[in-house]
Amino acid sequence: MHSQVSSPVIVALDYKNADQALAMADQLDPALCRVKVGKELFTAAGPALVQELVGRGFEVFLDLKFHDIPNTVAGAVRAAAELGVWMVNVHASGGARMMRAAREAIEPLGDKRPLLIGVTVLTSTAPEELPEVGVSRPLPEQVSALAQLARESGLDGVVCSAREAGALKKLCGEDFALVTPGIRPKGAAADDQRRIVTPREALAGGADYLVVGRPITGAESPIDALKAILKEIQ
Ligand SMILES: O=c1ccn([C@@H]2O[C@H](COP(=O)(O)O)[C@@H](O)[C@H]2O)c(=O)[nH]1
Repeated sequence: MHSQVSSPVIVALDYKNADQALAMADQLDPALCRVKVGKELFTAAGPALVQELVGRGFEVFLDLKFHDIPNTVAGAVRAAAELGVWMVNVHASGGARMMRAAREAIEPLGDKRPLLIGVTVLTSTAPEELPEVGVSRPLPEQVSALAQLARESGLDGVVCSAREAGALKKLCGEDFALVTPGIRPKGAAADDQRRIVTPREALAGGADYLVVGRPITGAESPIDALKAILKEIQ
């Protein structure tokens, strides 16, 4: 999908309902950021809210991290594309067959299709937590392996921490999009994130998109917090 927005910032609208999400969107500016709809908001407010945001001029990242059998994920990604979203994602750990099915499902849309992104290792995961889910190799190796699998399966990029961005750019190439949550301006609370990076360091390290939630949505003036981040990365 051709994009109209030059800003790398994607604001995470993690809200309980459509009213709260739209109240926040109204304080933002579609020329200065994109917005992300995740599992909490989509479960509460559904496709109508996504279409409302698209109608208000926002490019929407539908962050539902699909992870299921190939046929189910293909159908879910197709349904997301029909909502007019700019980006949608699946878990890369769902495997090559699943990711290829997702890509094939949106291929008929040509350049109107959304970007299809694979989640590697969540930014809330600390390196020492990987063994508890059965992963014994070091975290950077796990991220690289999943990113490479995503690229070979036809995906447009991955979600990763900006800490891994430099290595992934070398491994997967400049055109492979790196979408990085866990962004925290200097001094901001990490919250439940474990692999955080400042906006400036993230872009310098090779990140293409910065996903920012609470540091913007929890600020006294969200638009000022967004503008401060944009100033930092100018
Ligand atoms: O690895 C991941 C994948 C997705 N997220 C999502 O990004 C935002 C981050 O919000 P903050 O308030 O800035 O922490 C949130 O919606 C997550 O679901 C992620 O953090 N890490």
